[in-house]
Amino acid sequence: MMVDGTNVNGSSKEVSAEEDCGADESTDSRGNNNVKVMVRLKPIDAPEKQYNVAVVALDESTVEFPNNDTSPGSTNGVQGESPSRSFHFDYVFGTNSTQDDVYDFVAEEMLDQFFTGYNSTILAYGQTGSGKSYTMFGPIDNRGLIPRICHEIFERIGLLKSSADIEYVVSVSFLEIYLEKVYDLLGESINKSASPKKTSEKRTSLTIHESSTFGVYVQSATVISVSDGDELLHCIHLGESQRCKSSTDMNFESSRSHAIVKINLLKRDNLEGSIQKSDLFLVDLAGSEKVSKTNAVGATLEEAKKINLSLSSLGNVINALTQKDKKRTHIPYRDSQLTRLLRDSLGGNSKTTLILNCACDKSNEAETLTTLRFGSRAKQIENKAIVNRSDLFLKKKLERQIALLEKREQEYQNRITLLEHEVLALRANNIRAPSPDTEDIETENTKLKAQMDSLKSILSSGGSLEGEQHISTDDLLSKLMEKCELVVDLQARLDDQLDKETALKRMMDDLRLLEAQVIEKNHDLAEQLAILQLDNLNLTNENVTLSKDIATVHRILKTRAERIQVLESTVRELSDIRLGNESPLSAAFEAIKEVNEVPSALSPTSLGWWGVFGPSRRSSTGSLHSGGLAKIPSNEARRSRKAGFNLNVLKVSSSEEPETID
Ligand SMILES: Nc1ncnc2c1ncn2[C@@H]1O[C@H](COP(=O)(O)OP(=O)(O)OP(=O)(O)O)[C@@H](O)[C@H]1O
Repeated sequence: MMVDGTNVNGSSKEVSAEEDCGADESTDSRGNNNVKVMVRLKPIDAPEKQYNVAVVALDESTVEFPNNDTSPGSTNGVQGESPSRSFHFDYVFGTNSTQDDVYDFVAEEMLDQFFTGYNSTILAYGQTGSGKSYTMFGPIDNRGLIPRICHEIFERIGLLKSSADIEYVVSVSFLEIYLEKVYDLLGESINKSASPKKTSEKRTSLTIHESSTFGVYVQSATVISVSDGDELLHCIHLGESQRCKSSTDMNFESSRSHAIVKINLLKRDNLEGSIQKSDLFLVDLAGSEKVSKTNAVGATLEEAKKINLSLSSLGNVINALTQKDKKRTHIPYRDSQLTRLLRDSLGGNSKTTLILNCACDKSNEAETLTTLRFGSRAKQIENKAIVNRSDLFLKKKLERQIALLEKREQEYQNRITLLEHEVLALRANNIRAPSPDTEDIETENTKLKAQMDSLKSILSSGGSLEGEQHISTDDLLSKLMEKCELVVDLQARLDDQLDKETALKRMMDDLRLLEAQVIEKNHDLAEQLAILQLDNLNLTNENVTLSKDIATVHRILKTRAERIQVLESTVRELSDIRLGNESPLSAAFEAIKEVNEVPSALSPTSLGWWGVFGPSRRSSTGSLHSGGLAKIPSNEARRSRKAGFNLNVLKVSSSEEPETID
């Protein structure tokens, strides 16, 4: 873009004789895809400029500056350039290209990607008056990309919405960046009373936010859900009517703002359990302008300055993105509202197409050259577009269930370990380990009782324990009681633990069973799917065979019907010649009619002999063929031959198809 003659690189010197934009648009193995760049040359409208052309479309991908006049000062800002220079892009729309051509080439593919779940962007860039708004919006009688896209989106939905399980939701927002502030055109058009005649002071600007979850978004922007193409287009018209436009010397109706239409498509597949979400950005940038040419003054001059400034930022972002060592380069997205909003479209998650709108006449040569250089740079930007689809809910649900089961299993495992430790600790304290066998506990009890009894008897005999100090009877008894209580308590705890262990084991078994069932179910489903696919294949093959059979039957029937027609007409002719009604010919005619009417009811035995006349099939000897069957015994054949007809006789045997006798 030109800011007082400075180009996008901030320098005024370009030397290459040929600008080859290099990298092809394609998605590489890492999923990177280059920005697509196309050129649209605006037809020259003023007759006096027709013979003063600066740039031409050489072929479908090349524009060339023939630059015939190389004398210094002959060109506007590009003096001293080499005699000719060419630029290669993804496509070049010549001066006689139509809105249809542009739509077919740019939008169709973009919509395919949009419906697949890719964020997509179409940007129109170029100097003021070069045809950006014409390309994006177009006049009412020759609509541009945006109105056509509005209808196409819903036409596609109509075709794709095969079942009630698939839902599409389309919503739209429409923003403009005017004097470096973001405004909500849809919100303003709905709430017109807030700004009947727009002035910057009365308008409320919005803020751009960036988050790792939602990406770049504009807070409080009006988003309207629409249910058909007309509604969507109505929203676009509403927003457009609010857009800032002024008249300049270069364009009667010049856009003084960048317009950004954002269409969001949400596809919910309830069968698959998936959600797909994609954004389509349609951007009509304000045009770069040389104020010396537009003669902008006052507010229009201020607008021009801001427009050029934000386009400079756009150029800087593109330059940074196309630096060799991209990792180390800071990308100055935050330098302008435009680059902040277009962050994903330039170097991010989007499939992006840039349309360079160019004027062809000599008076705009310098601006056109700058535009093409801008496009050459932009073509090297690598985006990383991905399909924005959530994973299958069903799979997620199963994964969550499995994770839950694993967690619970782990918890149980921990508790078992804890209990085992407790048991070990109890054993370490010389307390007998719990045994599921109650006999052991009873034995223990018996032993203790025996000990108690022996102690009691010693006490009652007044003796003392050998090697032991004298202990009072009460003390001894209370110790024994304590020990008994301890044993009872231990027994209760052990019982409790055993119950818990049993319950845990049961739970573990249940979990394993559940897991096995889930795995088995998955296998079943996979098998069913394979069987269905096989069935489907078989059915398809059967269909093909049946179709062939039907075609053959049709052919046979057609031949038969034609043959019968010929025979009928021949018989009719002969009948006319014959006198009287009761002739063999009439009988034959009747027989043919029967054949015609109920072919399936033909009964060879009931027909016996029947004769029909048909086209001549004489043998080389000139005699009539008998085909190995009996000759016609009647005079009718002879008479017929005299009358100049050949007689075909069919004999039907009880077991054979009718045979023809000439
Ligand atoms: N391909 C074309 N065929 C016919 N007329 C065109 C074409 N492109 C542009 N025009 C006409 O040229 C004029 C300027 O076009 P337009 O307003 O689209 O330019 P612009 O690039 O959007 O300008 P600005 O940046 O000032 O808004 C309009 O009258 C438009 O109808």
